[in-house]
Amino acid sequence: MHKRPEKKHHGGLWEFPGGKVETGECPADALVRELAEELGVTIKPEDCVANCFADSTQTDADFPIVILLYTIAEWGGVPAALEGGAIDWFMPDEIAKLQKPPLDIELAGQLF
Ligand SMILES: Nc1nc2c([nH]c(=O)n2[C@@H]2O[C@H](COP(=O)(O)OP(=O)(O)OP(=O)(O)O)[C@@H](O)[C@H]2O)c(=O)[nH]1
Repeated sequence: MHKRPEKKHHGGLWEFPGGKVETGECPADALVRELAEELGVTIKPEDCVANCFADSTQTDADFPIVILLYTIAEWGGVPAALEGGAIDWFMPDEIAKLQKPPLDIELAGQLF
């Protein structure tokens, strides 16, 4: 999980690592790019397996947003918090107790 930098929107909350899809990208390519930028890990798009999604009609998000959650079993490199904040590994019961933004609460509930 990635702890968002304190001064950002949702600062200090723990989210599933990732980021926004850019124009012309498919979601798995965006995830590969974001995890390289944010965590410094190398991933193949075909190793990103779609798991579940959450959208802002289920929560009180500030603007319309949909988050697609992928599971990834194989990667290269050691994850590090390259863009600030922190990262750490947690067991499912620990993720349930972390302070998270609304859509990540929704995703964690579906994932485990
Ligand atoms: N993970 C997550 N992000 C949310 C939720 N609701 C919501 O408005 N957001 C916002 O959606 C945006 C996600 O973009 P991002 O993952 O690329 O985060 P970021 O702040 O690094 O983006 P940036 O490139 O604008 O600096 C953030 O501004 C985040 O606060 C939510 O429930 N979960």
